[in-house]
Amino acid sequence: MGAYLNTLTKPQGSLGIVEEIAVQLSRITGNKIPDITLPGILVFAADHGIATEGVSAYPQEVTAQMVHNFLDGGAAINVLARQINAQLEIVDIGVATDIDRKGLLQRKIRYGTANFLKEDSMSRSEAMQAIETGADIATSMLDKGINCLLLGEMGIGNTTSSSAILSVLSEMDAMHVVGAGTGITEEQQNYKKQVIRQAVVKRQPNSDDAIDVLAKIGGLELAGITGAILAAAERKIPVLIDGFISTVAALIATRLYKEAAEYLFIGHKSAEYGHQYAIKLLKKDPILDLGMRLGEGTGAALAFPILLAATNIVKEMATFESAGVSGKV
Ligand SMILES: Cc1cc2ncn([C@H]3O[C@H](COP(=O)(O)O)[C@@H](O)[C@H]3O)c2cc1C
Ligand SMILES: O=C(O)c1cccnc1
Repeated sequence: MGAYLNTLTKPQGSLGIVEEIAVQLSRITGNKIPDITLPGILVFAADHGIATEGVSAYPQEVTAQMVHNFLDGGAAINVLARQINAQLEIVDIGVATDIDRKGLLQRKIRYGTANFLKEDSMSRSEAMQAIETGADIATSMLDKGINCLLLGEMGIGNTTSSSAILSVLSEMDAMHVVGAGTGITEEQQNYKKQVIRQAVVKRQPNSDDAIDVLAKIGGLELAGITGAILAAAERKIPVLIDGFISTVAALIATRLYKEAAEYLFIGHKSAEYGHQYAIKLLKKDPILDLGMRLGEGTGAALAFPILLAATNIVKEMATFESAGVSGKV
Protein backbone atom coordinates (compact mmCIF):
# COMPACT_ATOMS: atom_id res chain seq x y z
CA MET A 1 0.00 0.00 0.00
CA GLY A 2 2.80 2.42 0.93
CA ALA A 3 4.36 1.72 -2.48
CA TYR A 4 1.07 2.38 -4.30
CA LEU A 5 0.65 5.72 -2.46
CA ASN A 6 4.05 6.72 -3.89
CA THR A 7 2.76 6.20 -7.45
CA LEU A 8 0.01 8.82 -6.97
CA THR A 9 0.45 12.37 -8.31
CA LYS A 10 1.82 14.07 -5.17
CA PRO A 11 5.23 14.38 -3.55
CA GLN A 12 5.95 11.23 -1.55
CA GLY A 13 4.47 11.38 1.95
CA SER A 14 2.89 14.77 1.32
CA LEU A 15 -0.52 13.71 2.60
CA GLY A 16 1.07 13.04 5.96
CA ILE A 17 -1.10 11.22 8.45
CA VAL A 18 -3.82 10.72 5.82
CA GLU A 19 -1.38 8.36 4.07
CA GLU A 20 -0.71 6.51 7.32
CA ILE A 21 -4.46 6.14 7.80
CA ALA A 22 -4.82 4.74 4.27
CA VAL A 23 -2.09 2.19 5.01
CA GLN A 24 -3.69 1.14 8.30
CA LEU A 25 -7.15 0.86 6.73
CA SER A 26 -5.87 -1.35 3.93
CA ARG A 27 -4.01 -3.52 6.45
CA ILE A 28 -7.16 -3.88 8.58
CA THR A 29 -9.53 -4.71 5.74
CA GLY A 30 -7.06 -6.57 3.51
CA ASN A 31 -8.19 -4.37 0.59
CA LYS A 32 -6.10 -1.89 -1.38
CA ILE A 33 -9.20 0.28 -1.62
CA PRO A 34 -10.92 -0.11 1.76
CA ASP A 35 -14.66 0.48 1.73
CA ILE A 36 -15.83 2.41 4.80
CA THR A 37 -18.78 4.10 3.15
CA LEU A 38 -21.34 2.74 5.63
CA PRO A 39 -20.43 4.12 9.08
CA GLY A 40 -22.39 3.07 12.15
CA ILE A 41 -22.34 4.73 15.56
CA LEU A 42 -23.14 2.89 18.78
CA VAL A 43 -23.75 4.98 21.90
CA PHE A 44 -23.83 2.95 25.11
CA ALA A 45 -25.65 4.59 28.04
CA ALA A 46 -25.37 3.58 31.69
CA ASP A 47 -25.39 5.05 35.17
CA HIS A 48 -22.75 5.07 37.87
CA GLY A 49 -23.28 4.66 41.61
CA ILE A 50 -20.16 6.76 42.15
CA ALA A 51 -22.18 9.79 40.91
CA THR A 52 -23.70 10.03 44.41
CA GLU A 53 -20.24 11.11 45.66
CA GLY A 54 -20.64 14.48 43.92
CA VAL A 55 -17.92 13.84 41.32
CA SER A 56 -19.83 15.29 38.33
CA ALA A 57 -21.11 18.79 37.61
CA TYR A 58 -24.49 17.27 36.60
CA PRO A 59 -26.98 15.02 38.36
CA GLN A 60 -27.43 11.34 37.54
CA GLU A 61 -30.85 11.83 35.91
CA VAL A 62 -29.12 13.60 32.99
CA THR A 63 -28.09 10.18 31.66
CA ALA A 64 -31.71 9.11 31.06
CA GLN A 65 -32.69 12.60 29.91
CA MET A 66 -29.91 12.53 27.32
CA VAL A 67 -31.08 9.11 26.11
CA HIS A 68 -34.44 10.74 25.36
CA ASN A 69 -32.59 13.58 23.64
CA PHE A 70 -30.62 11.08 21.50
CA LEU A 71 -33.88 9.39 20.50
CA ASP A 72 -35.43 12.78 19.69
CA GLY A 73 -32.43 13.66 17.50
CA GLY A 74 -31.34 16.74 19.45
CA ALA A 75 -27.94 15.83 20.87
CA ALA A 76 -24.56 16.76 19.40
CA ILE A 77 -24.01 13.18 18.22
CA ASN A 78 -27.32 13.26 16.31
CA VAL A 79 -26.20 16.34 14.39
CA LEU A 80 -22.78 14.85 13.60
CA ALA A 81 -24.24 11.43 12.71
CA ARG A 82 -26.58 13.08 10.21
CA GLN A 83 -23.68 15.04 8.74
CA ILE A 84 -21.76 11.85 7.89
CA ASN A 85 -24.87 9.78 7.03
CA ALA A 86 -24.10 7.33 9.80
CA GLN A 87 -26.56 4.89 11.26
CA LEU A 88 -26.92 5.75 14.96
CA GLU A 89 -28.05 3.27 17.61
CA ILE A 90 -28.53 4.06 21.29
CA VAL A 91 -28.15 1.22 23.78
CA ASP A 92 -29.47 1.21 27.35
CA ILE A 93 -26.92 -1.14 28.86
CA GLY A 94 -27.44 0.07 32.43
CA VAL A 95 -29.36 3.31 32.91
CA ALA A 96 -30.68 3.63 36.48
CA THR A 97 -34.32 4.03 35.39
CA ASP A 98 -36.52 2.27 32.85
CA ILE A 99 -36.76 4.02 29.51
CA ASP A 100 -39.68 2.86 27.43
CA ARG A 101 -38.97 4.27 24.01
CA LYS A 102 -39.21 2.93 20.50
CA GLY A 103 -35.84 2.84 18.77
CA LEU A 104 -33.88 2.31 21.98
CA LEU A 105 -31.92 -0.94 22.18
CA GLN A 106 -32.94 -2.15 25.63
CA ARG A 107 -30.14 -4.35 26.88
CA LYS A 108 -29.98 -3.29 30.52
CA ILE A 109 -27.68 -5.50 32.59
CA ARG A 110 -28.58 -3.74 35.85
CA TYR A 111 -29.91 -0.39 37.05
CA GLY A 112 -26.57 1.41 37.11
CA THR A 113 -23.40 0.27 38.84
CA ALA A 114 -22.95 0.32 42.61
CA ASN A 115 -20.94 3.11 44.24
CA PHE A 116 -17.43 1.64 43.89
CA LEU A 117 -16.18 3.63 46.86
CA LYS A 118 -18.38 1.34 48.96
CA GLU A 119 -18.69 -1.90 46.96
CA ASP A 120 -17.70 -3.40 43.63
CA SER A 121 -19.33 -1.64 40.66
CA MET A 122 -20.77 -4.96 39.48
CA SER A 123 -20.13 -8.67 39.62
CA ARG A 124 -17.63 -10.36 37.35
CA SER A 125 -20.47 -12.10 35.54
CA GLU A 126 -22.29 -8.78 34.95
CA ALA A 127 -19.08 -7.30 33.51
CA MET A 128 -18.76 -10.26 31.16
CA GLN A 129 -22.44 -10.04 30.22
CA ALA A 130 -21.99 -6.35 29.39
CA ILE A 131 -18.98 -7.13 27.18
CA GLU A 132 -20.97 -9.83 25.39
CA THR A 133 -23.90 -7.46 24.95
CA GLY A 134 -21.64 -4.86 23.36
CA ALA A 135 -20.18 -7.52 21.08
CA ASP A 136 -23.65 -8.82 20.12
CA ILE A 137 -24.99 -5.40 19.22
CA ALA A 138 -21.89 -4.50 17.23
CA THR A 139 -22.07 -7.83 15.40
CA SER A 140 -25.68 -7.26 14.39
CA MET A 141 -24.76 -3.79 13.13
CA LEU A 142 -21.91 -5.28 11.08
CA ASP A 143 -24.28 -7.99 9.80
CA LYS A 144 -26.38 -5.19 8.31
CA GLY A 145 -23.39 -4.00 6.26
CA ILE A 146 -21.84 -1.33 8.50
CA ASN A 147 -18.16 -1.27 7.54
CA CYS A 148 -16.74 1.30 9.98
CA LEU A 149 -17.75 1.34 13.63
CA LEU A 150 -17.81 4.54 15.69
CA LEU A 151 -18.23 4.23 19.45
CA GLY A 152 -19.56 6.59 22.07
CA GLU A 153 -21.06 6.68 25.54
CA MET A 154 -23.32 8.55 27.92
CA GLY A 155 -23.16 8.10 31.67
CA ILE A 156 -22.97 10.77 34.36
CA GLY A 157 -19.96 9.98 36.56
CA ASN A 158 -18.16 7.91 33.95
CA THR A 159 -14.99 10.04 33.89
CA THR A 160 -14.47 9.03 37.54
CA SER A 161 -14.73 5.34 36.67
CA SER A 162 -12.51 5.85 33.59
CA SER A 163 -9.87 7.74 35.61
CA ALA A 164 -9.89 5.01 38.26
CA ILE A 165 -9.38 2.33 35.60
CA LEU A 166 -6.61 4.34 33.95
CA SER A 167 -4.83 4.86 37.26
CA VAL A 168 -4.84 1.08 37.82
CA LEU A 169 -3.78 0.14 34.28
CA SER A 170 -1.09 2.84 34.07
CA GLU A 171 -0.01 2.48 37.71
CA MET A 172 -0.22 6.28 37.94
CA ASP A 173 -1.56 8.24 40.87
CA ALA A 174 -5.04 9.74 40.48
CA MET A 175 -3.34 13.15 40.35
CA HIS A 176 -2.26 12.43 36.75
CA VAL A 177 -5.47 10.94 35.41
CA VAL A 178 -8.27 13.04 36.88
CA GLY A 179 -9.80 15.95 34.98
CA ALA A 180 -12.77 18.27 35.00
CA GLY A 181 -15.22 15.85 33.33
CA THR A 182 -18.41 17.84 32.75
CA GLY A 183 -16.80 20.89 34.37
CA ILE A 184 -16.19 20.43 38.10
CA THR A 185 -14.14 22.95 40.07
CA GLU A 186 -10.55 22.41 41.15
CA GLU A 187 -11.77 21.72 44.67
CA GLN A 188 -14.16 19.05 43.39
CA GLN A 189 -11.34 17.59 41.29
CA ASN A 190 -9.22 17.23 44.42
CA TYR A 191 -12.09 15.39 46.06
CA LYS A 192 -12.51 13.23 42.91
CA LYS A 193 -8.81 12.26 43.18
CA GLN A 194 -9.28 11.28 46.83
CA VAL A 195 -12.36 9.21 45.99
CA ILE A 196 -10.40 7.36 43.30
CA ARG A 197 -7.36 6.75 45.52
CA GLN A 198 -9.53 5.43 48.36
CA ALA A 199 -11.67 3.30 46.06
CA VAL A 200 -8.65 1.68 44.41
CA VAL A 201 -7.21 0.81 47.83
CA LYS A 202 -10.53 -0.63 48.99
CA ARG A 203 -11.46 -2.52 45.83
CA GLN A 204 -7.96 -3.85 45.02
CA PRO A 205 -8.60 -4.44 41.31
CA ASN A 206 -6.10 -6.83 39.76
CA SER A 207 -4.36 -4.83 37.02
CA ASP A 208 -3.46 -8.06 35.21
CA ASP A 209 -7.12 -9.01 34.95
CA ALA A 210 -9.04 -6.44 32.87
CA ILE A 211 -12.42 -8.01 33.69
CA ASP A 212 -11.67 -7.72 37.40
CA VAL A 213 -10.84 -4.04 36.87
CA LEU A 214 -14.10 -3.48 34.96
CA ALA A 215 -16.16 -5.33 37.56
CA LYS A 216 -14.65 -3.58 40.59
CA ILE A 217 -14.36 0.02 39.41
CA GLY A 218 -15.77 0.06 35.86
CA GLY A 219 -19.00 0.90 34.14
CA LEU A 220 -21.51 -0.97 32.01
CA GLU A 221 -21.15 1.38 29.01
CA LEU A 222 -17.37 0.99 29.16
CA ALA A 223 -17.80 -2.79 29.09
CA GLY A 224 -20.22 -2.44 26.16
CA ILE A 225 -17.66 -0.45 24.18
CA THR A 226 -14.98 -3.03 25.01
CA GLY A 227 -17.19 -5.80 23.63
CA ALA A 228 -18.04 -3.83 20.49
CA ILE A 229 -14.32 -3.30 19.77
CA LEU A 230 -13.61 -7.01 20.17
CA ALA A 231 -16.47 -7.90 17.79
CA ALA A 232 -15.26 -5.42 15.15
CA ALA A 233 -11.68 -6.70 15.44
CA GLU A 234 -12.93 -10.24 14.92
CA ARG A 235 -14.63 -9.10 11.68
CA LYS A 236 -11.61 -6.99 10.59
CA ILE A 237 -13.67 -3.80 10.67
CA PRO A 238 -12.03 -0.47 11.55
CA VAL A 239 -13.15 1.19 14.78
CA LEU A 240 -13.10 4.93 15.45
CA ILE A 241 -12.76 5.71 19.13
CA ASP A 242 -13.96 8.97 20.63
CA GLY A 243 -12.48 10.63 23.72
CA PHE A 244 -11.31 9.81 27.23
CA ILE A 245 -13.95 7.31 28.28
CA SER A 246 -14.02 5.28 25.09
CA THR A 247 -10.21 5.28 24.94
CA VAL A 248 -10.13 3.75 28.43
CA ALA A 249 -12.63 1.11 27.21
CA ALA A 250 -10.30 0.52 24.25
CA LEU A 251 -7.42 -0.02 26.68
CA ILE A 252 -9.45 -2.71 28.40
CA ALA A 253 -10.17 -4.30 25.00
CA THR A 254 -6.46 -4.41 24.16
CA ARG A 255 -5.72 -5.98 27.55
CA LEU A 256 -8.19 -8.75 26.67
CA TYR A 257 -7.00 -9.10 23.06
CA LYS A 258 -3.73 -7.36 22.21
CA GLU A 259 -4.35 -7.46 18.44
CA ALA A 260 -7.48 -5.28 18.83
CA ALA A 261 -5.14 -2.24 18.83
CA GLU A 262 -4.51 -2.75 15.12
CA TYR A 263 -8.18 -1.98 14.32
CA LEU A 264 -8.39 1.25 16.32
CA PHE A 265 -8.24 4.90 15.35
CA ILE A 266 -8.46 7.60 18.02
CA GLY A 267 -10.75 10.27 16.58
CA HIS A 268 -9.52 13.18 18.63
CA LYS A 269 -7.47 14.30 21.58
CA SER A 270 -9.90 15.08 24.35
CA ALA A 271 -9.38 18.10 26.59
CA GLU A 272 -9.98 15.72 29.53
CA TYR A 273 -6.62 15.73 31.32
CA GLY A 274 -5.99 11.98 31.51
CA HIS A 275 -6.60 11.33 27.82
CA GLN A 276 -2.95 12.03 26.91
CA TYR A 277 -1.87 9.13 29.14
CA ALA A 278 -4.56 6.79 27.84
CA ILE A 279 -3.48 7.32 24.23
CA LYS A 280 0.17 6.98 25.21
CA LEU A 281 -0.59 3.56 26.72
CA LEU A 282 -2.40 2.60 23.53
CA LYS A 283 0.54 3.90 21.46
CA LYS A 284 -1.84 5.83 19.20
CA ASP A 285 -1.93 9.38 17.90
CA PRO A 286 -5.31 11.10 17.87
CA ILE A 287 -6.47 12.39 14.48
CA LEU A 288 -8.01 15.73 15.54
CA ASP A 289 -7.34 18.13 18.39
CA LEU A 290 -10.28 20.49 18.71
CA GLY A 291 -10.30 21.06 22.46
CA MET A 292 -13.45 18.95 22.76
CA ARG A 293 -14.53 17.09 25.92
CA LEU A 294 -18.03 15.86 25.24
CA GLY A 295 -18.12 12.13 24.58
CA GLU A 296 -21.20 10.53 22.92
CA GLY A 297 -18.95 9.56 19.98
CA THR A 298 -18.72 13.17 18.75
CA GLY A 299 -14.92 13.17 18.27
CA ALA A 300 -15.18 9.93 16.29
CA ALA A 301 -17.93 11.32 14.06
CA LEU A 302 -15.88 14.45 13.34
CA ALA A 303 -12.81 12.37 12.44
CA PHE A 304 -14.71 9.98 10.16
CA PRO A 305 -14.44 12.22 7.04
CA ILE A 306 -10.63 12.07 7.38
CA LEU A 307 -10.76 8.26 7.21
CA LEU A 308 -13.12 8.48 4.25
CA ALA A 309 -10.74 10.95 2.57
CA ALA A 310 -7.88 8.47 2.97
CA THR A 311 -9.84 5.78 1.10
CA ASN A 312 -11.00 8.21 -1.61
CA ILE A 313 -7.41 9.37 -2.21
CA VAL A 314 -6.38 5.80 -2.92
CA LYS A 315 -9.48 5.14 -5.00
CA GLU A 316 -9.60 8.27 -7.14
CA MET A 317 -6.16 9.88 -7.48
CA ALA A 318 -4.31 9.54 -10.76
CA THR A 319 -0.88 7.93 -10.83
CA PHE A 320 2.18 9.66 -12.32
CA GLU A 321 1.97 7.19 -15.18
CA SER A 322 -1.79 7.53 -15.93
CA ALA A 323 -1.70 11.33 -15.73
CA GLY A 324 1.57 11.76 -17.61
CA VAL A 325 3.17 13.65 -14.72
CA SER A 326 6.94 13.33 -14.26
CA GLY A 327 8.03 11.40 -11.19
CA LYS A 328 10.78 12.16 -8.68
CA VAL A 329 14.19 12.99 -10.18
C1 LIG B 1 -25.92 17.37 29.08
C2 LIG B 1 -24.75 16.41 28.96
C3 LIG B 1 -24.53 15.72 27.78
C4 LIG B 1 -23.44 14.87 27.68
N1 LIG B 1 -23.01 14.09 26.67
C5 LIG B 1 -21.92 13.47 27.06
N2 LIG B 1 -21.59 13.80 28.30
C6 LIG B 1 -20.37 13.33 28.96
O1 LIG B 1 -20.31 13.71 30.33
C7 LIG B 1 -20.35 12.61 31.23
C8 LIG B 1 -19.05 12.40 31.92
O2 LIG B 1 -18.68 13.45 32.75
P1 LIG B 1 -18.76 13.34 34.34
O3 LIG B 1 -17.90 12.20 34.74
O4 LIG B 1 -18.24 14.67 34.82
O5 LIG B 1 -20.21 13.12 34.69
C9 LIG B 1 -20.69 11.43 30.36
O6 LIG B 1 -22.07 11.25 30.32
C10 LIG B 1 -20.13 11.82 29.02
O7 LIG B 1 -20.65 11.09 27.97
C11 LIG B 1 -22.54 14.67 28.73
C12 LIG B 1 -22.77 15.35 29.95
C13 LIG B 1 -23.87 16.22 30.07
C14 LIG B 1 -24.10 16.96 31.35
O1 LIG C 1 -13.31 12.84 26.37
C1 LIG C 1 -14.41 12.44 26.69
O2 LIG C 1 -14.93 11.42 26.18
C2 LIG C 1 -15.19 13.16 27.76
C3 LIG C 1 -14.59 14.09 28.57
C4 LIG C 1 -15.33 14.73 29.54
C5 LIG C 1 -16.64 14.42 29.71
N1 LIG C 1 -17.22 13.52 28.93
C6 LIG C 1 -16.52 12.89 27.97
